[in-house]
Formats: sequence, structure tokens, C-alpha cells
Amino acid sequence: MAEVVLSTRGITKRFGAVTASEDISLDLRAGEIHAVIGPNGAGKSTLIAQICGGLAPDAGRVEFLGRDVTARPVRARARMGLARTFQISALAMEDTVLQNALLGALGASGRPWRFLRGVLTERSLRDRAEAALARVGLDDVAAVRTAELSHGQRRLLEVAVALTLAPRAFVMDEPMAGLGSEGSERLTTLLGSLRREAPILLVEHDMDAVFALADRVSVLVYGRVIATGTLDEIRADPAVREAYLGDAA
Ligand SMILES: Nc1ncnc2c1ncn2[C@@H]1O[C@H](COP(=O)(O)OP(=O)(O)OP(=O)(O)O)[C@@H](O)[C@H]1O
Repeated sequence: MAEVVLSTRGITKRFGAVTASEDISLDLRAGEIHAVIGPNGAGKSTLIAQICGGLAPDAGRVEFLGRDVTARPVRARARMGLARTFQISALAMEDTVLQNALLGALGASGRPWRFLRGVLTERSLRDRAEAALARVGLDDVAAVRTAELSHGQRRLLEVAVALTLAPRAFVMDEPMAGLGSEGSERLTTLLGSLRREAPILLVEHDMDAVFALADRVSVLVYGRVIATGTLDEIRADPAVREAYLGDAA
């Protein structure tokens, strides 16, 4: 079986009376896209926040590249190669496409932000940013202000920013949200090829994308993983059919 790159073990998080994550153990293996699906409020965002370091679990641990990273902050995990894309865009809209990619490359280099001005002329960072833009097909709009991009292009730029980290794993929070069919097809093709570079934990509502991309799926309901398996296993699982997919599955 492929190496486990990222995992949670018994992650639990409570907000008052609500248990948003209950004893969640998940693995992301080399080469795979592992989708996490679940209805609104199932606890997907809370899970991602604990995996990426924005929220500390009440119990359990997160391991990345064989290390316990539970106590490490977001930036430390990012520098290890844990690349996250956001549900709500974190791009600087007034900056150009290339500048956004450079900011990602600078963050990955671990250097302080005051070196930003020098970055525009520094070859290695520029190369890294330009390579990431080419990888997602945005090299021809590198000089364009990010605010002028279409929604779909911004999603691609987010992936490019994540790529500048030289990622060892991606965590993607609803990358298909708000995309039309052309945008989703383009992003689906890109994500399908990215799994060879680094595995993807894909939190996604768009079931077409999940069915097209996922090697395995975990179904989250009321903070618990009720099933993990291949698409066929998930489709056939009676608990999943009842709780989430309904008879249409
Ligand atoms: N900071 C918080 N304080 C209190 N309750 C919270 C907090 N964050 C999340 N919750 C609760 O935890 C549960 C899980 O929320 P979460 O946002 O993780 O779900 P989700 O699956 O990401 O939902 P969606 O698909 O709507 O984004 C919900 O009942 C939510 O109200």
C-alpha cells in the first residue's frame, strides 16, 4: 500500500455542546485524491482547520511526513509542504497574477516579508512562481491584475500559489465552488494530474468532481466519519445512502 503522507488520529473538537469533529482518523496516501464529503455543518471546515494548524484539536493528533505536527502553527506546516487552497479567496486582488505567485514563493522560502522588493528581481523565486503559473496555464496572464481574472482563473491561481510551496500534500477546500462547467472541467483536469506531484485531500460539494477525481472518499456526518472507501464502496454503503446520498446514489 502507498505511503501515508498526512493523517489524523482520533481528532476531536468541541464547540460548547457541538462536537464538530469526533474521533476522526483519516489517511492521505501518496498518489491519491481522497475526497471528504458531507452535508453542511458536518464539520469539514473544522477538520481542515485542525489539519492545517488554524485550530488545535481537543484530543487526537495530526501527522505529516511521519512527524507529529499537532502543535505546529500554520506557517510551519506550510513550510513543510502542506499546501492549502481556500474556500474564500486569499489572493491580493490589486496585485498582478505574478506578484501573487511570488508572494507564495516568498512564503515558501521562509524569508521575511521586508525582502519583498528584492523578490521581483530574484531569479530563483521568479522561476518558481513562473513555473507554477505555467503549470496551471496562467503564464499568458502573469502581468494582469488579479481583480481582472475570471473566477475560474482565480481558482487556478490559488492552485499555482499552492504549487510554489513545492507541496508534499494539498488540502483543498471546495475548489469547485462557484465555477461554471468550463471552469470545473479545467480545474478537474488539473487536479487529476496534480495528484502525481502530491496527494490531495479534497473537501468538495461538487459530486461530479468527486466522482471524476476521488480514489477514495470519506463521508462526514455530524462530525463523525461514517464510511471511508472507494467510490463503489461508498455508493454501496447503506449508512451513506441513508445519511447523505439518498436513493439517487
Ligand atoms: N468557531 C465555532 N464556534 C462554535 N461552533 C462552531 C464553530 N465552528 C464550527 N462550529 C460548529 O461546528 C459544526 C461543524 O461546522 P463546520 O463549519 O466545520 O462544518 P462544514 O461541514 O464545514 O459546513 P459547510 O459545508 O457549511 O462549510 C457546526 O455545527 C458549526 O455550527
